[in-house]
Amino acid sequence: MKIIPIQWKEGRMVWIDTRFIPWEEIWRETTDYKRVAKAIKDMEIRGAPAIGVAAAFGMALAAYHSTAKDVDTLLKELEEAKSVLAKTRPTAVNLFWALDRMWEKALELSQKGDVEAVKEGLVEEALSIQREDIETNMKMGKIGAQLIEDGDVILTHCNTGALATAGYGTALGVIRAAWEEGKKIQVIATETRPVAQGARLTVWELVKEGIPARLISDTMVGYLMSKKKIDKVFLGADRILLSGHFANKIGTYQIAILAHYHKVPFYTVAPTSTIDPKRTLDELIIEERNPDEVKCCPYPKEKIYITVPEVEVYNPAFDVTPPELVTGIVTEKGIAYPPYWISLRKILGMG
Ligand SMILES: CSC[C@@H](O)[C@@H](O)C(=O)COP(=O)(O)O
Repeated sequence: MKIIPIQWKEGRMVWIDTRFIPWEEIWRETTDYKRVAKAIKDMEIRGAPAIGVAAAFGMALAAYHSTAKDVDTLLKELEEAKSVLAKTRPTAVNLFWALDRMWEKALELSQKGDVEAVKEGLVEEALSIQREDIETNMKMGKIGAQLIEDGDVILTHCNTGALATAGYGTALGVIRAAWEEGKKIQVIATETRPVAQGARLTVWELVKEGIPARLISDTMVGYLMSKKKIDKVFLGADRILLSGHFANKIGTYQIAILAHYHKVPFYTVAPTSTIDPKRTLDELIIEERNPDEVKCCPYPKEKIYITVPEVEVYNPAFDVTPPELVTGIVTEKGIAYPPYWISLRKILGMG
């Protein structure tokens, strides 16, 4: 399926609003980086690499539409845009990675004092981030597909496909690559409550692609594993620490525990831009989202409560899986195996 969920069109950012999938395919556009920030915060755009690409285009919009006459004024405006975009979602590192990369580029380009050169250079840089993400996904797809055998039944969680990236997918990219190689696989997608990225987005992508898929509720994983109906787990990551701990969509941790208990290989797939060499476990921020996500159906046009509206809820959007539960981490630079504190450093070229 060729979907490029976020696009740059002559000074506008255009994106598909994933909150409305599968009911409607609504494309939106803006020239304002603040609108991009809102789209990330409200999860019109979601998935770690997609958030990074959108943030990069947000910075490009801030530059492109600036009326600054000198580079110092332009840099001040860009610093403000970076700060607004950084306040949207705290867990996925790709957001901060992309913002830092755009900021570094702005500083480098501003040395010559040419405002137009900074503006053009930042649009180019955002387009490079988008292009590289697709290339990286395709590389991970090829590498990860080697782990998949003909006939495998693969469990995946959340949405890690074209809609979560610049256009191919991380874990779903691996599944897509195996399918494109002609392997007769089947996918089991968890619903992924509360926002139902699995039921809404992953199933939408798999059906469009013609990859055999079954949807299950999040509560069915243990039963299916106990009946030996799942051969492997492939899912994504929002932030991978050098220790091998990784944050991903809420529910990942319990799948990892079940996989470990039932001896089902458990892989996470992520570009090296998702590896955070700076943070430790204590510094990891788990986003808490609006309680209504848990209390209501994930239908954006109407608030339908599935519980008593005044009940109190917990709504952490991510959890952390420890390295001892992870069989391997697939990146575009190869597969990291335990001990991760050595293999991930090697993959990042840290010696
Ligand atoms: C390629 S996407 C990897 C992760 O970003 C994905 O698994 C996930 O947790 C997305 O969470 P979301 O809250 O939908 O942004």
